[in-house]
Amino acid sequence: MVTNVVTETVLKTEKLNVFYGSNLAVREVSLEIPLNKVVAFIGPSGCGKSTVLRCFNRMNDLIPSARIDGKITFRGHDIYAQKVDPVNLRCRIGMVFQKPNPFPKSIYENIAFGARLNGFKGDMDELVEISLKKAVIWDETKDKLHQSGLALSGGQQQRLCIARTIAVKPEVILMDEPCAALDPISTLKIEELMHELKKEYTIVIVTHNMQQASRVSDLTAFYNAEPTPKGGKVGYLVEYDRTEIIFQNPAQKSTRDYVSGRFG
Ligand SMILES: Nc1ncnc2c1ncn2[C@@H]1O[C@H](COP(=O)(O)OP(=O)(O)OP(=O)(O)O)[C@@H](O)[C@H]1O
Repeated sequence: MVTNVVTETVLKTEKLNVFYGSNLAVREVSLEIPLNKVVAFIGPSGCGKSTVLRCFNRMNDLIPSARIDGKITFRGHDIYAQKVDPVNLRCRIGMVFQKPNPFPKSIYENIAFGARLNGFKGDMDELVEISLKKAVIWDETKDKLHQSGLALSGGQQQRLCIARTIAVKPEVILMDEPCAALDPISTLKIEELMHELKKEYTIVIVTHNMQQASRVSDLTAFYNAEPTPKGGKVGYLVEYDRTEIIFQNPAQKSTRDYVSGRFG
């Protein structure tokens, strides 16, 4: 499906359907997320981008009405298999949300807390420093590690959340509109950070910002929604390819219309 991306697959969905109660929200999504790439999910509101993203680390388990059929594998293993512990899965596949949500604790504890819960027995000071450095927020925080994470600016809080995610050594980072609540300078910092992070992690990002998708991602998945006979809407994957193809020479007219701003 994706041209010229020869690399290892980390996450794979096969005919993924996601329901909320009896409503089918997204239908038959089949795609592969390759190692150490940034994959952007784009599409109009309500087409199921966040729903699919939340399936990758079973975040949808926290929504009582949500259920899936089809298959999702992480490094070849079914993530919905009975033996899989979703908490452990979420350490390996971390998530950063739209609204920065640091713990109401010190900057240091924001990093140390999850690592400790996760059984980390190494040098905590070192882990805190490395994590903050990787999230490019060390210089701004090194002299106030024991102050509240909530006292940072929104953009700094988001980088702290990324540092917190990194600290538990994930393989994949899911980002659900991570810059939606940030100013343009903070947004640029997060975008630069993503270029660094993809050397070590695989990233899947939901974004409404077309320029952002074209700046940060290697691959782009365009989703759309269509009406159902019952009067609802169901989302589906229209096209998934290298980002430059999606933006410059997509196969589908609806993709072309969306990326050129004609709808959505
Ligand atoms: N917790 C929920 N309970 C019930 N329905 C939900 C829930 N979350 C999402 N949905 C429905 O699933 C469909 C897809 O929503 P989703 O948020 O995944 O789309 P999206 O493409 O990420 O939208 P947006 O760009 O606006 O964030 C929508 O019809 C939405 O109403």
